[in-house]
Amino acid sequence: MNQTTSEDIMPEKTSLWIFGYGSLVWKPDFKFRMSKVGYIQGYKRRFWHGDNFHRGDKDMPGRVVTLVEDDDACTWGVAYEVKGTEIEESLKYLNTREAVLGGYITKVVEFIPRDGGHLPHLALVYIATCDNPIYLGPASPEEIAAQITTCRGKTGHNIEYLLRLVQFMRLYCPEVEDEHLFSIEAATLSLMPYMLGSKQAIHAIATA
Ligand SMILES: N[C@@H](CCC(=O)N[C@@H](CS)C(=O)NCC(=O)O)C(=O)O
Repeated sequence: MNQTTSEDIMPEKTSLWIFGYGSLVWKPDFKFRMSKVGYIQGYKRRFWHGDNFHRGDKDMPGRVVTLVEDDDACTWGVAYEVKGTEIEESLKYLNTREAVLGGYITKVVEFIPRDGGHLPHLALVYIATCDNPIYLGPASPEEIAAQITTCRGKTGHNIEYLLRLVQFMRLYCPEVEDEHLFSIEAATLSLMPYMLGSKQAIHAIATA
Protein backbone atom coordinates (compact mmCIF):
# COMPACT_ATOMS: atom_id res chain seq x y z
CA MET A 1 0.00 0.00 0.00
CA ASN A 2 1.40 3.45 -0.87
CA GLN A 3 2.49 5.65 2.00
CA THR A 4 0.25 8.74 2.46
CA THR A 5 2.49 11.79 2.06
CA SER A 6 1.90 15.40 3.03
CA GLU A 7 1.55 16.03 -0.72
CA ASP A 8 -1.45 13.69 -0.74
CA ILE A 9 -3.03 15.51 2.18
CA MET A 10 -2.23 19.04 1.02
CA PRO A 11 -1.25 19.06 -2.67
CA GLU A 12 1.16 21.82 -3.71
CA LYS A 13 -1.52 23.42 -5.85
CA THR A 14 -3.79 24.00 -2.82
CA SER A 15 -3.69 27.60 -1.72
CA LEU A 16 -5.08 29.57 1.20
CA TRP A 17 -5.24 33.36 1.43
CA ILE A 18 -4.85 35.05 4.83
CA PHE A 19 -5.86 38.72 5.21
CA GLY A 20 -3.92 40.89 7.68
CA TYR A 21 -4.95 44.37 8.84
CA GLY A 22 -2.92 44.87 12.04
CA SER A 23 0.48 43.49 12.97
CA LEU A 24 0.16 40.99 10.13
CA VAL A 25 0.62 43.77 7.60
CA TRP A 26 4.20 44.40 8.73
CA LYS A 27 5.08 41.10 10.42
CA PRO A 28 3.36 38.05 8.98
CA ASP A 29 6.14 35.77 10.32
CA PHE A 30 4.83 32.78 8.33
CA LYS A 31 5.94 31.48 4.90
CA PHE A 32 3.86 32.82 2.01
CA ARG A 33 4.17 32.64 -1.79
CA MET A 34 2.84 36.08 -2.67
CA SER A 35 1.09 39.06 -1.09
CA LYS A 36 -1.32 41.71 -2.37
CA VAL A 37 -2.47 45.03 -0.94
CA GLY A 38 -6.23 45.42 -0.98
CA TYR A 39 -9.32 45.63 1.18
CA ILE A 40 -12.34 43.87 2.59
CA GLN A 41 -15.82 45.39 2.69
CA GLY A 42 -18.29 45.51 5.57
CA TYR A 43 -15.76 45.98 8.35
CA LYS A 44 -13.98 48.93 10.00
CA ARG A 45 -10.63 48.65 11.77
CA ARG A 46 -10.68 49.84 15.37
CA PHE A 47 -8.18 49.95 18.24
CA TRP A 48 -10.80 48.35 20.49
CA HIS A 49 -9.11 45.06 21.41
CA GLY A 50 -6.94 44.58 24.52
CA ASP A 51 -3.60 42.84 24.41
CA ASN A 52 -2.08 41.46 27.62
CA PHE A 53 0.73 39.59 25.89
CA HIS A 54 2.29 41.13 22.78
CA ARG A 55 1.87 44.87 23.54
CA GLY A 56 0.73 44.89 27.16
CA ASP A 57 0.45 42.76 30.29
CA LYS A 58 -2.27 41.65 32.68
CA ASP A 59 -2.02 44.84 34.75
CA MET A 60 -1.71 47.22 31.79
CA PRO A 61 -3.24 45.69 28.65
CA GLY A 62 -2.24 47.40 25.43
CA ARG A 63 -4.60 48.37 22.60
CA VAL A 64 -4.49 46.53 19.25
CA VAL A 65 -6.83 46.45 16.29
CA THR A 66 -9.76 44.27 15.47
CA LEU A 67 -12.56 44.50 12.92
CA VAL A 68 -16.08 45.72 13.67
CA GLU A 69 -18.96 45.05 11.28
CA ASP A 70 -20.09 48.15 9.38
CA ASP A 71 -21.83 47.78 6.01
CA ASP A 72 -20.57 51.17 4.84
CA ALA A 73 -16.93 50.60 5.74
CA CYS A 74 -13.93 48.86 4.26
CA THR A 75 -10.55 47.97 5.76
CA TRP A 76 -7.26 47.99 3.88
CA GLY A 77 -4.46 45.50 4.53
CA VAL A 78 -2.46 42.71 2.95
CA ALA A 79 -3.54 39.26 1.73
CA TYR A 80 -0.93 36.52 1.80
CA GLU A 81 -1.08 33.35 -0.31
CA VAL A 82 0.06 30.20 1.50
CA LYS A 83 0.38 26.96 -0.46
CA GLY A 84 0.64 23.20 -0.02
CA THR A 85 2.22 21.89 3.12
CA GLU A 86 2.98 25.42 4.38
CA ILE A 87 -0.75 25.90 5.03
CA GLU A 88 -0.79 23.65 8.09
CA GLU A 89 2.36 25.27 9.49
CA SER A 90 1.06 28.83 9.02
CA LEU A 91 -2.33 28.05 10.56
CA LYS A 92 -0.65 26.40 13.55
CA TYR A 93 1.54 29.48 14.06
CA LEU A 94 -1.34 31.94 13.66
CA ASN A 95 -3.57 29.94 15.95
CA THR A 96 -1.06 30.43 18.75
CA ARG A 97 -0.23 34.06 17.94
CA GLU A 98 -3.77 35.24 17.18
CA ALA A 99 -6.21 32.89 18.85
CA VAL A 100 -4.44 31.53 21.93
CA LEU A 101 -2.40 34.64 22.79
CA GLY A 102 -4.63 37.26 21.17
CA GLY A 103 -8.19 36.02 21.56
CA TYR A 104 -8.99 36.31 17.84
CA ILE A 105 -11.39 34.01 15.97
CA THR A 106 -11.33 33.26 12.25
CA LYS A 107 -13.83 34.29 9.58
CA VAL A 108 -13.86 33.95 5.79
CA VAL A 109 -14.22 37.21 3.88
CA GLU A 110 -13.96 38.41 0.29
CA PHE A 111 -10.66 40.18 -0.41
CA ILE A 112 -10.54 42.79 -3.17
CA PRO A 113 -7.03 43.42 -4.53
CA ARG A 114 -6.18 47.05 -5.27
CA ASP A 115 -4.51 45.87 -8.46
CA GLY A 116 -7.49 45.60 -10.81
CA GLY A 117 -5.66 42.84 -12.67
CA HIS A 118 -6.56 40.36 -9.95
CA LEU A 119 -10.10 39.14 -9.25
CA PRO A 120 -11.56 39.24 -5.71
CA HIS A 121 -11.17 36.00 -3.79
CA LEU A 122 -11.88 34.51 -0.36
CA ALA A 123 -9.45 34.95 2.52
CA LEU A 124 -9.21 33.92 6.15
CA VAL A 125 -9.18 36.79 8.66
CA TYR A 126 -8.63 36.89 12.43
CA ILE A 127 -11.15 39.02 14.31
CA ALA A 128 -11.55 39.69 18.06
CA THR A 129 -15.24 40.01 18.86
CA CYS A 130 -16.86 42.01 21.68
CA ASP A 131 -17.55 38.88 23.75
CA ASN A 132 -13.81 38.29 24.09
CA PRO A 133 -12.64 38.70 27.73
CA ILE A 134 -9.88 41.16 26.77
CA TYR A 135 -12.03 43.19 24.35
CA LEU A 136 -11.88 46.85 25.48
CA GLY A 137 -14.38 48.50 23.12
CA PRO A 138 -14.74 52.12 21.99
CA ALA A 139 -12.75 55.00 23.50
CA SER A 140 -11.71 58.47 22.34
CA PRO A 141 -8.46 58.91 20.37
CA GLU A 142 -7.02 60.65 23.44
CA GLU A 143 -7.94 57.77 25.79
CA ILE A 144 -6.55 55.20 23.34
CA ALA A 145 -3.36 57.24 22.89
CA ALA A 146 -2.87 57.53 26.67
CA GLN A 147 -3.08 53.73 26.93
CA ILE A 148 -0.80 53.10 23.94
CA THR A 149 1.93 55.43 25.23
CA THR A 150 2.12 53.60 28.57
CA CYS A 151 1.96 49.95 27.48
CA ARG A 152 4.62 47.44 26.49
CA GLY A 153 4.43 43.64 26.13
CA LYS A 154 6.61 40.67 25.23
CA THR A 155 6.76 41.68 21.57
CA GLY A 156 7.45 45.38 22.13
CA HIS A 157 6.00 48.79 22.85
CA ASN A 158 2.40 49.56 21.96
CA ILE A 159 3.61 52.75 20.23
CA GLU A 160 5.56 50.61 17.78
CA TYR A 161 2.41 48.67 16.93
CA LEU A 162 0.55 51.92 16.20
CA LEU A 163 3.32 53.59 14.20
CA ARG A 164 4.10 50.53 12.07
CA LEU A 165 0.42 50.33 11.08
CA VAL A 166 0.44 54.08 10.32
CA GLN A 167 3.64 53.56 8.30
CA PHE A 168 2.02 50.76 6.28
CA MET A 169 -1.09 52.81 5.48
CA ARG A 170 0.90 55.91 4.49
CA LEU A 171 3.30 53.88 2.32
CA TYR A 172 1.01 51.35 0.66
CA CYS A 173 -2.44 52.97 0.88
CA PRO A 174 -1.67 56.72 0.60
CA GLU A 175 -5.04 57.36 -0.98
CA VAL A 176 -6.92 55.99 2.04
CA GLU A 177 -8.04 58.39 4.78
CA ASP A 178 -8.23 56.26 7.93
CA GLU A 179 -9.55 58.89 10.36
CA HIS A 180 -9.63 56.51 13.33
CA LEU A 181 -5.99 55.46 12.89
CA PHE A 182 -4.58 58.90 12.11
CA SER A 183 -6.49 60.61 14.96
CA ILE A 184 -4.92 58.14 17.40
CA GLU A 185 -1.50 58.78 15.84
CA ALA A 186 -1.97 62.55 16.26
CA ALA A 187 -3.13 62.14 19.88
CA THR A 188 -0.15 59.86 20.61
CA LEU A 189 2.39 62.25 19.09
CA SER A 190 0.87 65.18 20.99
CA LEU A 191 1.40 63.30 24.27
CA MET A 192 5.18 63.37 23.75
CA PRO A 193 6.15 67.08 23.55
CA TYR A 194 9.48 66.27 25.24
CA MET A 195 10.53 64.69 22.00
CA LEU A 196 10.28 68.16 20.46
CA GLY A 197 7.45 66.82 18.29
CA SER A 198 10.00 64.97 16.19
CA LYS A 199 8.22 62.10 14.46
CA GLN A 200 11.58 60.62 13.58
CA ALA A 201 12.58 60.50 17.27
CA ILE A 202 9.31 58.84 18.20
CA HIS A 203 9.62 56.39 15.32
CA ALA A 204 13.18 55.63 16.39
CA ILE A 205 12.12 54.92 19.97
CA ALA A 206 9.00 53.01 19.06
CA THR A 207 10.68 50.81 16.51
CA ALA A 208 13.91 50.25 18.45
N1 LIG B 1 -5.66 39.94 13.28
C1 LIG B 1 -5.19 41.26 12.97
C2 LIG B 1 -4.48 41.83 14.14
C3 LIG B 1 -3.32 41.01 14.43
C4 LIG B 1 -2.64 41.47 15.67
O1 LIG B 1 -2.24 42.61 15.75
N2 LIG B 1 -2.56 40.51 16.56
C5 LIG B 1 -1.73 40.68 17.72
C6 LIG B 1 -2.17 39.70 18.76
S1 LIG B 1 -3.03 40.52 20.04
C7 LIG B 1 -0.30 40.38 17.29
O2 LIG B 1 -0.08 39.45 16.56
N3 LIG B 1 0.63 41.16 17.73
C8 LIG B 1 2.00 40.91 17.37
C9 LIG B 1 2.72 42.22 17.55
O3 LIG B 1 2.16 43.03 18.28
O4 LIG B 1 3.80 42.41 16.96
C10 LIG B 1 -4.32 41.21 11.72
O5 LIG B 1 -4.79 40.52 10.83
O6 LIG B 1 -3.28 41.85 11.57
